[in-house]
Amino acid sequence: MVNKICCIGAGYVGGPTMAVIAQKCPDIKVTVVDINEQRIAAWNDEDVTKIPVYEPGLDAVVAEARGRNLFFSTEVDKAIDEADMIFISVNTPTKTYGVGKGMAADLKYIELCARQIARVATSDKIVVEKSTLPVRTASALKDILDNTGNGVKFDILSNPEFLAEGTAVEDLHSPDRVLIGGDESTEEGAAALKALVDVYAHWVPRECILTTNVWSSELSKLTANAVLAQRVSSINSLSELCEVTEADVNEVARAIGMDSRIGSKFLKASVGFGGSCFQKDILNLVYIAKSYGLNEVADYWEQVIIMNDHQKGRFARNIISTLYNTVSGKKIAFLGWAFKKDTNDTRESAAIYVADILLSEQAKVSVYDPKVEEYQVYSDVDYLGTRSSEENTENLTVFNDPYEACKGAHAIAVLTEWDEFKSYDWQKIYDGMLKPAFVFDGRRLLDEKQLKSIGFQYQTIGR
Ligand SMILES: NC(=O)c1ccc[n+]([C@@H]2O[C@H](COP(=O)([O-])OP(=O)(O)OC[C@H]3O[C@@H](n4cnc5c(N)ncnc54)[C@H](O)[C@@H]3O)[C@@H](O)[C@H]2O)c1
Ligand SMILES: O=c1ccn([C@@H]2O[C@H](COP(=O)(O)OP(=O)(O)O[C@H]3O[C@H](CO)[C@@H](O)[C@H](O)[C@H]3O)[C@@H](O)[C@H]2O)c(=O)[nH]1
Repeated sequence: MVNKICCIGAGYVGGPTMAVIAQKCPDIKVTVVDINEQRIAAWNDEDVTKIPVYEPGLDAVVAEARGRNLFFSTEVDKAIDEADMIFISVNTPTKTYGVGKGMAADLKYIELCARQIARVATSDKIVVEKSTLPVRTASALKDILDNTGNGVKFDILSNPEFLAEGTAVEDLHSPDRVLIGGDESTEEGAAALKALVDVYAHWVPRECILTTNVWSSELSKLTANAVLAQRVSSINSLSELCEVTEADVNEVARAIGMDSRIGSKFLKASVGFGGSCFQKDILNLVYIAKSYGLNEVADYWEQVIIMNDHQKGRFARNIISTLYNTVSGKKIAFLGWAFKKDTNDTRESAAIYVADILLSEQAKVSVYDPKVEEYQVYSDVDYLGTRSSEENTENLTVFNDPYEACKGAHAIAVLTEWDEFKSYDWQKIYDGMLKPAFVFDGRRLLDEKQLKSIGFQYQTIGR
């Protein structure tokens, strides 16, 4: 039986996942550790609305469990040594250097964790891969743990996380399935697997807890993201065809989604998918396929990314061509910067790339997002390295008020599907804009009829 859990990494996955485990398993002490002191301090903020991850309902879960059996700490060694089960939930970004640059997952943070666990552990541990990892990473982990350890035994499990940001608490409370990969052929392996099944069985029905071998589990995570993203790229590719044929992509999506073999989810045409996972995980899948010499497999999945880049680019280029082929000096207001609604996460958000193209055309971009902080917007654009930080600061302005962001603008671009955008006073926004006043709706969010009757020139994706 597991009494103490340690989770290394207090990010978008480690934080919410462990908060829910602690909430549902009051008999287990859960300590989430991170080397980022600021992040841990924010998780410990007395004002629970200041926790570093914005997720609907998460503040209440943290408030319930924190200080009871949920703890956030920077004392990594202590938490590792105390625990019977250690989740590794650190970031695994795309490599930005060396072999596999721009494709492979950077596993340096994972390896550092493994070495730290090996160095510190004085009793047997179950080590759980919670991060998304290339298939066969468990064998590398085992090598490191077994060869540099203090003679203690390590059992490795794969337990990929399927939560989506914006609905993390809901997804964790009622997951479609929990996937656990382990080695049932040995007694210890089977016991480790059972120990983790028992943790989830506190609240997840047993039939939703799926066990497989480690490699299937690792590969299923990359596959799930690849298939989900493929659906978005598929519908986005058709949105372009709809625009030239008078078909409507929403109608097409509805018509095909009612076929129970296809299903209706993940068929919403958009300005392109973002988020920290889809692109990174598909690139990783492509890299793995290539490393086994499976070039056709690699090319097949790479096309999902190529299509997504095309979708972001053509949205930006359409703004430029519609605004009489020049946006130089023109104010373009962005509603939304996060990669989807109900999150403050901006990683790989389509907004960043659209802004970058417009800034290169000397537009003045103004941004309003209900949950994203000003420094984050600047840091996202600076990170691309297209131009100096000074130039970005000069031409990009972040507003706390949507009406101010839109005042004096030539055009508005909707980049995130935040609900509040729908209920704005669009007449007031129109009155404050230059005419003709354009709206480019990258999410098919707004009421076209209403906007057109006010006088807006309205364009959206896939119609
Ligand atoms: N974000 C999601 O929705 C999501 C969903 C499912 C799976 N995943 C996967 O989960 C993993 C984590 O993603 P995330 O979004 O939570 O990342 P994140 O960047 O939000 O959090 C990772 C945290 O790990 C910490 N960290 C890194 N190295 C450390 C070390 N050696 N010791 C202690 N702390 C360390 C970092 O400081 C950071 O706070 C990734 O592999 C990702 O692919 C993410
Ligand atoms: O029909 C759709 C569905 C999604 N998106 C976009 O796709 C991106 C990803 O959305 P979503 O999958 O809902 O959010 P993530 O938090 O990135 O979650 C994905 O990535 C996680 C990290 O691996 C997985 O755990 C989740 O299961 C998987 O859905 C966002 O930009 C969405 O706007 C669309 O454009 N159209």
